[in-house]
Amino acid sequence: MSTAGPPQGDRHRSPQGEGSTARYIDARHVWQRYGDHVVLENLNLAVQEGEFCTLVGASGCGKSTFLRLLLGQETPSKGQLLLQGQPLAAEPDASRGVVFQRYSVFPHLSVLDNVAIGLELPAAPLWGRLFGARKRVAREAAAQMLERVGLGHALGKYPSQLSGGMQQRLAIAQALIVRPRVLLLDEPFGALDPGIRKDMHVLLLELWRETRLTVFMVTHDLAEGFHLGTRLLVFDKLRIDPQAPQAYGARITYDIPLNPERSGGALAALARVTDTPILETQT
Ligand SMILES: Nc1ncnc2c1ncn2[C@@H]1O[C@H](COP(=O)(O)OP(=O)(O)OP(=O)(O)O)[C@@H](O)[C@H]1O
Repeated sequence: MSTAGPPQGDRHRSPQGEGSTARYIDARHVWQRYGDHVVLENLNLAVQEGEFCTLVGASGCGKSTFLRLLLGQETPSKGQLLLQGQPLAAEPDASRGVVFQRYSVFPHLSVLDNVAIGLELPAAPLWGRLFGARKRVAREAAAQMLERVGLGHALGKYPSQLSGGMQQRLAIAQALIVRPRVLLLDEPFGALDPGIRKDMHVLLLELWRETRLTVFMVTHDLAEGFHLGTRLLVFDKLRIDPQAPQAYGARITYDIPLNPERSGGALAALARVTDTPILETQT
């Protein structure tokens, strides 16, 4: 079986990976492999604060893996992930919020508790709950956040009593209550009906404009990726060995600037095509 080293004669180096300024998140020569399975291969990416990156690519090409690396759930096999020039914390912390397609919320907690606990747990790690005035403040903040995402009327309900769209609103409120600087979204609207998705797009863009969060969102819906992002990142393999399909991993093969009216035009100079996808068949 071929071993997956850096591509020979790599003509496709990412312009973002080297030499660009104002890097907020910086992925430098990142590899991720599980045993013999190379999932990400020499991935380079520089992202400015406040960008809205949408991640697309074939199923299994490593988009969620990259989100897990950004979250700190996993560390790269090789290479570096930097946040403002410092290595990313090796485990999830409040600087990064995450919303998955499903099951992000606690089923046994009310809507209000699901969000308030995000403030209570870090402040009272021993008991998990606050008391008195501090508890009131946390619950008021949670209620305000829930109002903001359109769940102000459902504070006492439980997740099982909510529709899919409402559950994702709750998951977003839960992620945002701790004021993360980076929001990671793994197909957050994949299970929702088209009409509800549109409402969620409006909400997400409003929240992004208000918070100026840096967003990474995986989606299988290309139209959604083009509509929401200020930058579309396409994950793909540059080379494939039919005899050893797991020998080579994906990287970002296209990096397309989008919606310049939202990104203030700053991206035009930064984002451009990175790596031309050329399939190299190895025998
Ligand atoms: N912890 C792990 N151990 C072994 N293999 C893993 C692990 N995590 C992911 N993989 C493998 O890595 C590959 C990439 O998975 P990943 O979920 O990142 O892809 P994806 O692009 O997000 O796919 P999809 O679009 O279908 O969600 C898959 O083949 C998966 O089986």
